Amino acid sequence: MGNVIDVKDVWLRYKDLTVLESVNLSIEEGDFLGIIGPNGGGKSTLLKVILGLIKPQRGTVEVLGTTPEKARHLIGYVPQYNPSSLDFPINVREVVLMGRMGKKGLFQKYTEEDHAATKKALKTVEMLEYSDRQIGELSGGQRQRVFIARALVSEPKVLILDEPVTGIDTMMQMEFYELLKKLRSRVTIVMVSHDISAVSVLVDKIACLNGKLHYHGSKELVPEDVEQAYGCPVELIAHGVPHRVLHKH
Ligand SMILES: Nc1ncnc2c1ncn2[C@@H]1O[C@H](COP(=O)(O)OP(=O)(O)OP(=O)(O)O)[C@@H](O)[C@H]1O
Repeated sequence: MGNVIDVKDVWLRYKDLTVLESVNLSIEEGDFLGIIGPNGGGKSTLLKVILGLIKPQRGTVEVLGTTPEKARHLIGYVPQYNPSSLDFPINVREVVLMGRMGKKGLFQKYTEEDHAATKKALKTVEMLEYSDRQIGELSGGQRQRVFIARALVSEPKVLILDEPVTGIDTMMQMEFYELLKKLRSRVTIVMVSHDISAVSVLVDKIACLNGKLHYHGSKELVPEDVEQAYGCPVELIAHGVPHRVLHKH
């Protein structure tokens, strides 16, 4: 299997703050990668570099063998949950249709094919019956499902999620994670998350980022020094539950 994303020696500075320092990261087709790290560690910045939204001062990023800008229609992006981001009248179907724009261009008319793809994406996320509802009327978890549908509607090769469940209640989070489990066989997934338990259950590879990339590889092999740097037991990353808690008595 080939690499979907190749980040090579990327350095990123905001004014005098160095946020990414010589980051090298290869993401293979079929990976479900969890990116973890402390607040301000550069996780969202790295995603923006991969999406081509910001340019690094040094280094290169390739997405499917080309530049992030040229590959944009092949990337599905689900941003952090923002409760006020859609406080204007737009229904669920229209939000998902917007995801077709990258593929066809901004001012093209939507075709039968676009509508069929929209239906299929809404079905995948089990939100088809909400097609005519205003997005502003939905719960946080339902909105994020719609955003996944919007990301999937262009049939991307990679799905990038930035803390997708922050601000969503626990039940809805569980449902959302079940949906990701279903999607993992269909698309390469990269997810930034602080929810270590969920990450450990869902992903197969971990990247630990704190300015530098401390570790990238199997979640079972995260080195002990990450525990000190991240304040997060490596057993929690590997198994979802700290070993020493499991064997307390
Ligand atoms: N546009 C910007 N201009 C200046 N500084 C920025 C900008 N965006 C982010 N930063 C700073 O860069 C650092 C890394 O931010 P980033 O959002 O990438 O971290 P993060 O790992 O995603 O953090 P969190 O876990 O808190 O979401 C932070 O110190 C942040 O304040």
